[in-house]
Amino acid sequence: MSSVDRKAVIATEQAAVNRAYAYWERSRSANKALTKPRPWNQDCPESSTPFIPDTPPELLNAYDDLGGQNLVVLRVDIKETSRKETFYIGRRSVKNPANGNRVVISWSSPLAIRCRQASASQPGNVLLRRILQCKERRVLDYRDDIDRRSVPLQETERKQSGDSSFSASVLGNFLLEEINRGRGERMRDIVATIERDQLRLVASEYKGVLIIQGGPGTGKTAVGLHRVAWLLDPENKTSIKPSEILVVLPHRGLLDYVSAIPQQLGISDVSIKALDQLWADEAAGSDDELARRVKSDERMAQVLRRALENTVRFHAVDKLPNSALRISHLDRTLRLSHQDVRTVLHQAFNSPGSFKARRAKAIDLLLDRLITPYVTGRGRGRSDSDIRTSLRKNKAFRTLVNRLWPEPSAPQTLRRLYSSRGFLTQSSSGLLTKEERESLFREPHLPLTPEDAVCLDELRYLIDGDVPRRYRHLVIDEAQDLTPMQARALARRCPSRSITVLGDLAQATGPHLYQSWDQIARILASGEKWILGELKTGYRVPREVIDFAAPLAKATAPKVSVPESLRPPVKDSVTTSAVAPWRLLEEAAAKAVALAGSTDDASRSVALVVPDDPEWTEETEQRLKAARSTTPRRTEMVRVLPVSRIKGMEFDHVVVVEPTVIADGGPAGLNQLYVALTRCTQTLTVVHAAPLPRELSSASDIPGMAPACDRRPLPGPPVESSSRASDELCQRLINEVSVDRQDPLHESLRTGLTAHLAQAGLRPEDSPVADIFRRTPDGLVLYEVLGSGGRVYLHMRDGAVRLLEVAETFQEKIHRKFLVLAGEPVEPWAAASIASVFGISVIWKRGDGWAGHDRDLALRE
Ligand SMILES: Nc1ncnc2c1ncn2[C@@H]1O[C@H](COP(=O)(O)OP(=O)(O)OP(=O)(O)O)[C@@H](O)[C@H]1O
Repeated sequence: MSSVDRKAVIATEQAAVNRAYAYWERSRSANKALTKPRPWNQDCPESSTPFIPDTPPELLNAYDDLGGQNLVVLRVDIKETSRKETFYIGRRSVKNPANGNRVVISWSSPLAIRCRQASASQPGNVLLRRILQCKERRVLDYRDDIDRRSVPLQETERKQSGDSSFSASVLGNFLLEEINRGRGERMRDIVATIERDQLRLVASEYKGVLIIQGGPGTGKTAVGLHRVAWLLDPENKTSIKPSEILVVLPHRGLLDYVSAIPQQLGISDVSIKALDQLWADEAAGSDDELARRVKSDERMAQVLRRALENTVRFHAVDKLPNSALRISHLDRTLRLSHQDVRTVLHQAFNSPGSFKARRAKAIDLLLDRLITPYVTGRGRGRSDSDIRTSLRKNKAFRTLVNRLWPEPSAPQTLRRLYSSRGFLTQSSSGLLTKEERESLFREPHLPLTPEDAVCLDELRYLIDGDVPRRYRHLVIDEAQDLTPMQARALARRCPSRSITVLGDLAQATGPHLYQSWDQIARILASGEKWILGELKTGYRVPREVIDFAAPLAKATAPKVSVPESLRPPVKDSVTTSAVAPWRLLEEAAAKAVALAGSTDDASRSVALVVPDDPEWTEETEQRLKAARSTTPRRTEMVRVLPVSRIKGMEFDHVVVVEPTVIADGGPAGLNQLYVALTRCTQTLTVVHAAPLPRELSSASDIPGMAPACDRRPLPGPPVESSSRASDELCQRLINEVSVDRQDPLHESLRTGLTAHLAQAGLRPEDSPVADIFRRTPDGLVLYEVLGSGGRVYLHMRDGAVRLLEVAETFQEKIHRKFLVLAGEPVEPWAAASIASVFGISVIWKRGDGWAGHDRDLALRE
């Protein structure tokens, strides 16, 4: 087609888009006039009937704004019997107010979905499908991916057979442009470029639990949010209202990131919450790893049930007086025997219903037996119920009931369970191991933890069938991190079991790591059937980055496939950079700042991802501040984030600091690292001082990846040495010491400790190889000071090796050796390991003084 023809087509489409906007704007102002001044339940005069009369009121404000997105995305011509019809597909449904004809149909309506599911090889009744590339209301370009207007059908089919990839043939460059756009602060909807496999899941009519497994960047979050819009589209006749849907995201940062999408999709009044917000109010404490795992395990539900039921005191019946209860009531003496009480307790206890309902049943049955003398010879009637009412209030009766069947609250039950070893054993024998049981034991006054809050949710349900709020549909994102107890709590909120579950087993970082979806799906579906869908195309992460990270996924979740990236290869999209420990953060900050400054696009984003400890974040922030002062341009777009807060997020450039520390951070360390490495849309930079984890060590084989540099390429002057160590080793140590002494943190520690020792009269000295040493009658005491990053085990291990080498350079007896840190070791076990493996004690700065097991030996004669 000539460029003149093309221009003519664009002009025609522009006119259609202008018309659509004009009608849409009239709808908006009419709806505004209708909704704003008057509440909806008032009668509306004829003249202000909305242009879209069948739109439910809660959706009307959705017409307000498109959040910067374009209204129209596609034109479709279809052939209905002999009639040809042209319509447009867009983000909202728009009608011509004059005749009620539809001008734009919503992308989520059944007709739009059908047209988009058509392919060139199976076009159905689609004659023309024209993708419009628009910038808001301006048509920039178009592409016809189905065009049978002049070609006989059979020929079209032959020409285009085998075309099953929507992306390759349909969206082509439009999609690539879209996924290449900078990732700013907010995620955008994907209405214009949604792909067929995604759309199939968005518009799935399956009513039960639908699990959607997909690797990083395959569009799971996007699919979940678009599914909400589909469920709410009145044309899909689900009859679900926005207030009946709950979307659960893994953390609050992601809430913020997706916050623009509901507006773009025209959704309002849907609850979107971070998982922890569901139980936030009650949790102030924290658990150790084992307690966390036990409390969130499915077995805990049984432990809680037993704990609650163990409060019913069957054994107390035997301790009651001869006649279990004797009451003088009006002119009679009413009695309950032991056998009466026992039978009633068992009958009520074994009946269905909540704990409270069963207790109420026990009371009713006791009353039945108690009033038998009144009933005999007389029909039951009003007076019968009067007697029951007065007996209920009888003090002796109430005391008996409370003694046998107390009514504890959920927190009382939980605290009692945790604070009594006997009760714990009684409630968990055969369910938990001794060690697991012991991990639950604690003082009753300690604050409740996040896992306890979920246990309370379970207990409240057991006690009185209470559920905070029920929904008709749930969308759960990053569901691989749900604990079994959380899954139970969520299932209770959705009695219809209509749940969209999105996740990736390879990205699991919760306390329970699942090899398949079976357990979570079984709990959410409560025994009903569930189905699994898969997304395999990656829209975020460049191919080289996925290849680099893939061994981590293969190691932890071998059955799960990693995405096929849609992005063409980008040169140098992965760089690893090995640096000396004391240069680690400075180097990482400098790289992040350089990446931020390398683009003029203000919507680009850079993340500096650090291991999950506040000190890493603080120290990195400081380095970033220093780097910013020298390169202020655009560096405000760099964010420092601990690795636990990046789930579901994405950035254009990502710098990951010290992957080995992330990988060593507990049983889910490798998965956590996989998440960190798969956040970028453009480049990934890995900066490390410790060797890379084994799974990534073949990284340098990846074509296009910048090579790693030597760990310590430090030049230095030759020295004379009379030690047992080789000259080369001495030289190396001297070089390292001189580099260490350029680190301000190192120096402030070294001078601080020297001053302390001097004040204590211990005569500290330094040498070209040792940071500090002093002589004692028993031999030399050596101190190796570790500066920035030194609190992490891997760096401590390096420091310990160096200290052994330093000791080797002295020709004197060594009495003791100490590592000196700026603060407590990050890993709680690190000091003990260094002591047992290397025979080196660890001390660290705490406030104005020093701490550590052998602190006194380090600081006195
Ligand atoms: N069809 C599409 N067209 C354009 N962009 C898309 C498409 N599908 C997904 N994307 C984009 O790809 C990025 C990743 O999507 P999303 O965050 O939903 O993936 P995810 O599977 O949830 O990833 P993760 O598992 O890493 O959290 C988003 O920016 C999203 O807008």
